Amino acid sequence: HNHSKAEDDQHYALPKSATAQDFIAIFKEINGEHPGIRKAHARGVCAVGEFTPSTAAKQRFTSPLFQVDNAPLTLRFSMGGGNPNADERRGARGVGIQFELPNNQSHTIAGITSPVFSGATPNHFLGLLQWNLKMMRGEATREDVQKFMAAHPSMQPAIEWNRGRTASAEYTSATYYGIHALWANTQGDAQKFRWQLVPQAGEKNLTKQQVESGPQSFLTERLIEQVKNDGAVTFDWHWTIGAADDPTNDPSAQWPADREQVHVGTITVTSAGGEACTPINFDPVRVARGIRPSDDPVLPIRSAAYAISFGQRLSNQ
Ligand code: HEM
Repeated sequence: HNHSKAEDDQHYALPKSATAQDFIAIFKEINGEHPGIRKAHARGVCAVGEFTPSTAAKQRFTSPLFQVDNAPLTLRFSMGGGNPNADERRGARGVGIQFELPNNQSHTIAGITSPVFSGATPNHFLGLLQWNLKMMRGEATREDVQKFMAAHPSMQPAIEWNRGRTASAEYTSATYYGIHALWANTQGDAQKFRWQLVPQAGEKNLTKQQVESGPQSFLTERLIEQVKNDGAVTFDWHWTIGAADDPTNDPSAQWPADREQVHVGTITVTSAGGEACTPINFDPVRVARGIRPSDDPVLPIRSAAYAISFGQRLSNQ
């Protein structure tokens, strides 16, 4: 029967709170128990590489991240979601990178192949996961999930961005986005920025036919083959500098397209496979000196959830 708008608003309301524990619990309910494996981005591959900062970044930002000629990198490319056997023909891809800096410092980033998060707050994402779980259990329909998203405007940009877009053909043919705003120190005032990692060889997405009838697993094989054949794969790292009025607390909305871009360096993947990334927690709040997180409400929840997942997988839970 037809519900009134008020009844619908109530029915599709956001959860009132969202803790890191809530996320770990619901990832396990959706994906099942996989001891020793990441509770999100379960499927992936380690890689190693090198960062070369640009002169522009060295001159503009004071962080030790840029005051080196080169920095060794440990990376992990991954599939979004907590399914270790995820079908690679669909879905977001992710990358985690740890930069090794002098004096035992490091810098960590983790981004995905979408410029926007599916909602302004952790509560939006938890609500989405809750409706998906209900649908999996036969307690809700796909229409309920869509109505939940429609009831929350900040979930629209991510839906829009994904519309008609197929997943990337390779881990190295996608642009990755840090999504959140962070702050970087300069000689003057700190500046807000959001980053993108752009493949030098260009973006390449799967054809509709590959999505329908191609292999389900190809990303890891392809990456290993690529670095073996080509020797290396390089990305350009760009930072978009926010203007005074651009919000730092909303990961669901991009800043206007005309904002200044700084090419801060290149990130080169030199080998793939192995276990170098296994002992790393790609927590995006663990940043080098001279850089600091913003007031984005998703960042602290991420940090806490990654710590729980990290502790559990290292102790085979
Ligand atoms: C409330 C929001 C989020 C929660 C609760 C969450 C939770 C998690 C958890 C539990 C892990 C596994 C960590 C580990 O075991 O080491 C993970 C991995 C990851 N997440 Fe998130 N995440 C959130 C948002 C995001 C966003 C916004 C991005 C992209 C900007 C992102 C990108 C990644 C990537 C790339 C990985 C894989 C890191 C690796 O390879 O070890 N996540 N996430």
